[in-house]
Amino acid sequence: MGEVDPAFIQDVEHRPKLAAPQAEGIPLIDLASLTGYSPSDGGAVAASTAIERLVAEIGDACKKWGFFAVVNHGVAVEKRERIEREAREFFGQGLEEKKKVRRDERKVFGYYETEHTKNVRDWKEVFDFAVQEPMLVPASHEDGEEGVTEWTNQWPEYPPGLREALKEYARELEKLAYKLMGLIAQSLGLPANRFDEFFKDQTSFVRLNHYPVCPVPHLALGVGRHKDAVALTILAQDDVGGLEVKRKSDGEWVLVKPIPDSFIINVGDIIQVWSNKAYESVEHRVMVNSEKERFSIPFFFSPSHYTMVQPLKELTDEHDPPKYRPYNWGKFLVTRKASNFKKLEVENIQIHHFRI
Ligand SMILES: O=C(O)CCC(=O)C(=O)O
Ligand SMILES: [Fe+2]
Repeated sequence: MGEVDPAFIQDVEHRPKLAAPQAEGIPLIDLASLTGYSPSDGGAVAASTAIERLVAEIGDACKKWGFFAVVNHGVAVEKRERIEREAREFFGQGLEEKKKVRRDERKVFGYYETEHTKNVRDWKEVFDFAVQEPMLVPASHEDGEEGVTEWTNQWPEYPPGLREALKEYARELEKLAYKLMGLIAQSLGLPANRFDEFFKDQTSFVRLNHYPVCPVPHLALGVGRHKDAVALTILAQDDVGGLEVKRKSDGEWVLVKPIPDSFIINVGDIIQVWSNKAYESVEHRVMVNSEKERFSIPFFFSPSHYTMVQPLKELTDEHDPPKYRPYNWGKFLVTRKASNFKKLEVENIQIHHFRI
């Protein structure tokens, strides 16, 4: 392995098995009956039995897996193909070009090639951008400091169509995100629009992931094991495969097989807290491969910075008391971003720090 930087090498117990078991995979859910569904009307359409069935399926998938795939989701395939083409063009440039829009402590969106997950370097490069611009966030992660600041996007000169393609894609994905949150709310016995208020000044962002060919796929990972801190993730992956999910039933890592024109949905930490752990955010990681590069695009649906994330009152009572203390999402986000630029001795901020 001579020239591979040791920063990429996973500890033995976290290395991937390249021939992962072809065991039972995540549920596949058909959203065809969602046409015309709008959570903002409180789920009035949800009277139909087709929607009731869908709600039950989603609830089941959230409980058992924390992950599921969806088809017939209503996002036009051309919009997705367009952004996939633009992403290839962008990452196909030389490092010097890409570094012109490199992310740093002050400009937190843009290109980045040295991300670490749990202090091991990921075999990937990324481009991040905010869905709602400017993104409002706390100016400081310190408690008691009230100031708010704005985070803005950086756009490369090339490819010239990237910006428009990404914005158009984000608008589509946002609609899907609201629908999914509506179904998830209903599956918890809540009105379909229960979560909408939290996303008024959303801090959602989209990431373009590029996993180059890797000479040591048995030692490194594209993304090390982690849970998503956000509310909900909607991921587009190409046909190469590599995403693995830790199956709740037995702790096995199982491959999420690519299905054309599907999205992978996963419950993030915030839904885990809102639902008082009825649904859990599940660990996942990405394998790389020595023959093919891989691209993926997660949309991280995240609430307004001033949201106090806590178990919903409707879902707690004296028999089922809150399992988490409230935490401020903006402060959490800013703390995370700041720690991205340091190699930490201590663990990154996590929701279990707020466990009661
Ligand atoms: O590329 C993938 O399949 C997943 C990426 C991921 O988990 C992340 O960026 O949080
Ligand atoms: Fe993730």
